[in-house]
Amino acid sequence: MIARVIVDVPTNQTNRPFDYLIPEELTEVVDIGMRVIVPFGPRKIMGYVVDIEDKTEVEKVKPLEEVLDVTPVLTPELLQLGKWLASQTLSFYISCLQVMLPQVLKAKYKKEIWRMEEHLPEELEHLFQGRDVLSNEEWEASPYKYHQLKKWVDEGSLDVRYEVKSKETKRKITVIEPGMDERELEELIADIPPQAKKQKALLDFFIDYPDPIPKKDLLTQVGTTDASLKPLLKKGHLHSYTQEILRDPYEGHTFDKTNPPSLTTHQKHAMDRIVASVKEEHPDVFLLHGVTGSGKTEVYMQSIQEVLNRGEEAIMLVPEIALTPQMVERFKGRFGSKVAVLHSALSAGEKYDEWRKIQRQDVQVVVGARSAIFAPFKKLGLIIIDEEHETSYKQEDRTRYHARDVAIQRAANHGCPVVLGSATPSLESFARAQKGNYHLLELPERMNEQAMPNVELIDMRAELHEGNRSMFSQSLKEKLDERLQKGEQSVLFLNRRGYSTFVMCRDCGHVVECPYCDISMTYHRKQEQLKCHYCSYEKPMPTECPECESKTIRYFGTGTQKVEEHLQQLIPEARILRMDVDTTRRKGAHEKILTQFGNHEADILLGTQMIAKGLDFGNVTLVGVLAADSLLNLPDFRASEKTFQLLTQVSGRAGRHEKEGEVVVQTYTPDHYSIQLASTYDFEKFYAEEMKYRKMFHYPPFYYLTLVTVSHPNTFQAQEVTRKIAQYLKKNLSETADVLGPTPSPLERINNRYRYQTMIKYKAEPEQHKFIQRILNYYENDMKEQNGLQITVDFQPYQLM
Ligand SMILES: Nc1ncnc2c1ncn2[C@@H]1O[C@H](COP(=O)(O)OP(=O)(O)OP(=O)(O)O)[C@@H](O)[C@H]1O
Ligand SMILES: [Zn+2]
Ligand SMILES: [Zn+2]
Repeated sequence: MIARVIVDVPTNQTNRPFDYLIPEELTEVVDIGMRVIVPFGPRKIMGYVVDIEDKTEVEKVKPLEEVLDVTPVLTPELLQLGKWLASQTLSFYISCLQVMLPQVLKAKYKKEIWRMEEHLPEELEHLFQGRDVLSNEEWEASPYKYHQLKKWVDEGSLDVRYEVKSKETKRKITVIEPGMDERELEELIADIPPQAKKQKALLDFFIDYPDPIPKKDLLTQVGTTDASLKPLLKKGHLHSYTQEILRDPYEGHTFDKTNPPSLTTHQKHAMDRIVASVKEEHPDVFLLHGVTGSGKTEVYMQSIQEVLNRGEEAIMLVPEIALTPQMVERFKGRFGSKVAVLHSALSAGEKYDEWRKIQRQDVQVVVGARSAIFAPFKKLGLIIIDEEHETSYKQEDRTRYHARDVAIQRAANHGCPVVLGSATPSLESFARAQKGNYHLLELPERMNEQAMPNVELIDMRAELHEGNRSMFSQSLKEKLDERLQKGEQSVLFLNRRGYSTFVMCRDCGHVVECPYCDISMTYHRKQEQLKCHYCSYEKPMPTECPECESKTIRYFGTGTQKVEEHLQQLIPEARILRMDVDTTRRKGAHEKILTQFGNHEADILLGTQMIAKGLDFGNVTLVGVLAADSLLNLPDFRASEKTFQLLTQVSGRAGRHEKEGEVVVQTYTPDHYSIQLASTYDFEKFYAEEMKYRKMFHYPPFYYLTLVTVSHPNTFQAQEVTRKIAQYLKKNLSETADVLGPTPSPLERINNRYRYQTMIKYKAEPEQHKFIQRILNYYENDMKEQNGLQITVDFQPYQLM
């Protein structure tokens, strides 16, 4: 038999299956989707079996060395999906297979021989010397051969495992069970000599509790040691075996069981539509548009319940930062042990264990961040993507996939619906819903029947003119004081992205924009120049405002730490908690800050986008946005959309329970439509307005984008290669495609590498992938060196830096 293997060598020449002979003794073992070790040139490397065939064209086919898995780690569907992903993203097939698996399975493996029985045959006991695990090296040094190992494995004495760090990936325990039934046990106890009290007690124990019990627990409960257990095991009165236990990251937490509430009319309507598609096994895509607090999560959960009732499985994606303990609690509370949770705060071992629960079909629901879309379920009945507009669903390195696209592809494979949910859908998704490609479902009302909190817009230009040079407006300060007196809490939001990149007049709020691209120009400190990174238009940094001639024009931005200092000076008695990348670096810090705030150990929570999502505290009655403009003026055509989404999300944090909430938004551009319309929660009007600009400037959803970024330690090299690429694309793509560039990337230098880019805007370019593949092939040799050329291609860029 021949195994076709994708080897772990990500290059163009190796981007195809290689044939290996399956040795006689492994024919029963090797299966499609397993990892194997194969000889490759002088090395031995890892690979995935993607096919098994009877014969090969290859003349001198080498045998594969080893099989790493007992059960396949990739299903046939996932292997197929990997192929699709490779063609979509122009990645290597191996990279696409790797991206679907937990880290532990990709890292360097280590072979180990595990003891599976308390008592091994004499010759093995001699080798193990009481230990539980032998390294492969020790085994190899022993006199035993492969077929003997196999015999012991078959008999259940030993197991062969492949581990990264054995301590971390798996835990095992010894379990004891009685070797006979109750009656026989009683007879035996009668025969035991009276001085063997402890042995008697051990046997006694199983009369009351005949179930298997961990050895450790048994010994403590009976109050004895191994010494009295051993003779009983030896005589076969009791049996011992080894059991793998999966770590539960939520061990020790208890989750109160919740019951589904009866749904409102709107919720019921949405759910009925979803469930109908589940039953018809139809891969419909639904866009569930519901304001914050409208009960979307409840619709997800009850729909999932229907899927489980049918014996099928469900994936629910949430953005990493929304995967809060509160969220996990809701799902665990409803579905108990049927849920696995996958997110980046887990250790590699914990992630692997959660993944194993899915693989072993111990769970039917997975709640997780982006990569959970690859959960190895076999009977998917529903995929849900909450907060579907979040850009974190796009992977930004290596295999640049969007979880939404993968979800739709998997749904087609399984014949199941996809639900995209959001209070502020992405323009792409809403446009598709308008065209009827997606089915629109709406939840227009908040559950608590409260109106959305009132939003006050503060014009920071006016504050300046009145002599207030601080970053806190008079009104915001008063409202913060008021909350302090009433014992209520406030949340202050500061966007730190876009720090110091755009240039704005403090007097009139004018921001310097590219005349051709409708995005703000980026300040490059070194040359004192302003550049548009879409089209490379540039001009010198102005010394006075082109609008009002004020000299207060400068680049913009402040960090959270600075803001905290100012705030403390302004309101010395306030207890402030700061939440940003710096204060949440340690594991558990995020949760700790939220718990402190929830316990009212602070009056003000100051933070970055991290605090925009998922917060649900009844005592928060004021939300302040310090600088709405910092997001609005990112050099990104989605800046208005992001601003609208963020302001809506942030506002949704106030007044979620009985107490009424209030929102203050400080801005230098209070008249901007995204700020205006966010303050009245008018998504549809915002959509209509934003679509006009997208159409006018040829952006998605009217046009598609492709971003090709070139980097090189030498700036001329980077520029020159980008120029050639742009030229080649201009020549080969159709007339209707705009090829923009070469242009310096907004982050012009990272790690001493210079970065240039070419942007393609197009309607339909069926041959685009082919041309770009040719470019990549052409430069392949130059890209081999660590320190040489790098070219990355992003077919649906969200990060334009
Ligand atoms: N049918 C219902 N009956 C009673 N309470 C409900 C119902 N549906 C939802 N709720 C409750 O209303 C609150 C808001 O619902 P939920 O969190 O599902 O809304 P959401 O749209 O997901 O919110 P957000 O987008 O702001 O996170 C929750 O406390 C939830 O338990
Ligand atoms: Zn001005
Ligand atoms: Zn431009």
